[in-house]
Amino acid sequence: MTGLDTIKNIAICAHSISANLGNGLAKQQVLHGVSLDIAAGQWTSIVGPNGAGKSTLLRCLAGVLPHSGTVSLFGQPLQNLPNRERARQLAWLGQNEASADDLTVWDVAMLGRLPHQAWLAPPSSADHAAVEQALRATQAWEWRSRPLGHLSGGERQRVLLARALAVQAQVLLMDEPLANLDPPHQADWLAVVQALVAQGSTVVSVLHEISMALHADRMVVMAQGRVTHHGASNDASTHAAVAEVFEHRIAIHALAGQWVALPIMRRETTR
Ligand SMILES: Nc1ncnc2c1ncn2[C@@H]1O[C@H](COP(=O)(O)OP(=O)(O)OP(=O)(O)O)[C@@H](O)[C@H]1O
Repeated sequence: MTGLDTIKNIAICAHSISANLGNGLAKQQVLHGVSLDIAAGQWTSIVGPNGAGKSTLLRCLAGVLPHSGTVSLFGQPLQNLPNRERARQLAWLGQNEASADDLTVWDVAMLGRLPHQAWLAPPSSADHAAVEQALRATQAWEWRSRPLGHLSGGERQRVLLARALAVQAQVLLMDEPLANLDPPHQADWLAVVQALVAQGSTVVSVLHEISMALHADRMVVMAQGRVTHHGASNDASTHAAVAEVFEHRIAIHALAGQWVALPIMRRETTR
């Protein structure tokens, strides 16, 4: 039960999603019949241990990985949406994304506007405005003339986030968006997400930083290719589910008005 009762409150509805990865003998089932409703206008974080299937699920929700079962976006099956329409409604920031290193930061961010542009038409003033807004939001504006390949890992991640923001989609899916970001820029990312949600956007993020994930409205907890819990981030049952999938190697505490997850050291056994 997700507590989401009407279709207009649901941005993404995933029903019975199963996915296999690998080839031949190495092929393995990675998702086992996952069903999930993602609340519209809220931020949902997906958490779980390494190999739980978080990225695979996010790729299925984005429609970029073959799977069985159905994924609907605002009530429309994804496979019925023309690619451009889907790309306008659903922005994607993947993990370790490849992007042309020779392109300037400006051009990389402008790639986010492709779903809005007519074939071979030059970018419109709306495209320019969206790209500038996105680059400023991620503090990447100063580098707009630099080639992407000349940036550090964290700087590059901020440009790729800008590209996703420039789409101005209703739904934004992000896989480990905090990778390489220093703590101040993690806080800036949090502010960007909170502003998007305040404007009515839907955000879904896979996060390893559990303290950051706890800022989300809702959390999806995964283990071994299944969702073990889906609930409000400030709910004790959600905290218990998170601790459970991490084998009680983390503890969630209230600190200075927010939830913080602390790793627990393994206790040495003495004989
Ligand atoms: N190309 C592949 N071929 C075969 N198995 C794969 C492939 N990619 C991933 N897997 C396996 O699928 C499972 C789920 O991977 P996935 O990347 O979805 O997990 P995750 O929860 O995002 O993990 P992490 O937290 O480590 O990023 C893992 O057991 C992984 O080994």
